Amino acid sequence: MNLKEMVGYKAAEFVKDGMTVGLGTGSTAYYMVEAIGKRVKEDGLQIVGVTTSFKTADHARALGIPLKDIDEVEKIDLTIDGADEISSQYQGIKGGGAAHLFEKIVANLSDKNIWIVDESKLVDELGAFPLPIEVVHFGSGQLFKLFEKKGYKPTWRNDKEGKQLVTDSGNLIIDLNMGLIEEPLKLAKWLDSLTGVVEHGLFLNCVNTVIVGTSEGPVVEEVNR
Ligand SMILES: O=C(CO)[C@H](O)[C@H](O)COP(=O)(O)O
Repeated sequence: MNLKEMVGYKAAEFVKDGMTVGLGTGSTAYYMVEAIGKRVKEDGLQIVGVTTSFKTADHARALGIPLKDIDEVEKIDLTIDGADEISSQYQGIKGGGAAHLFEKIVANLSDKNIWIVDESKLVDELGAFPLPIEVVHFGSGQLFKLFEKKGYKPTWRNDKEGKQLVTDSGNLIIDLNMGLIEEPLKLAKWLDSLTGVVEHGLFLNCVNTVIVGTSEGPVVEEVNR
């Protein structure tokens, strides 16, 4: 069992009958969806899933996990998702899979958020991983120039075929290669203020539990908030 599979299956144990569960996106979340699908099929687990991308929705549907649209639920009990970086202060960067807009909407509606990562994702401070910024098409070149002027070394995100990536919402992604992010809250506030930025990948004061995959097994870390 690889580390992603290990934490995906461990996280699925936190899901209980009757829950509305946010289903994250990415290669680690994939295993969590698979594990929940098995529990639905083999143990009759009764849950409703709310997905964070078209890809996860396709996967969950194929496994027979009952799904609801986000606007059909009152709240989400628990969301399980991956992350690209988690700092020692439990702040995160997400969006490596270009799904951070839906992921943040689902996370914000959730009573509890669990992140599942292998230990390579743990860092002292955020910034080695490029920070994804989802932007609308119109004027996105102007935002790109602004980020350049700021010294944030922006790059356009491409898909696997080398074409400009278009998100599930029809937007574009600019990745900021800015290095160490000393003040994530300040940066998030500035990014939130930019017209044309739909959402950024800084997930601050969001996670409640981190499950880390290590060679010794999964380590569950509870975050005091
Ligand atoms: O934020 C995400 C998608 O937008 C993912 O959760 C994040 O990129 C981690 O993915 P992986 O588990 O494949 O490393």
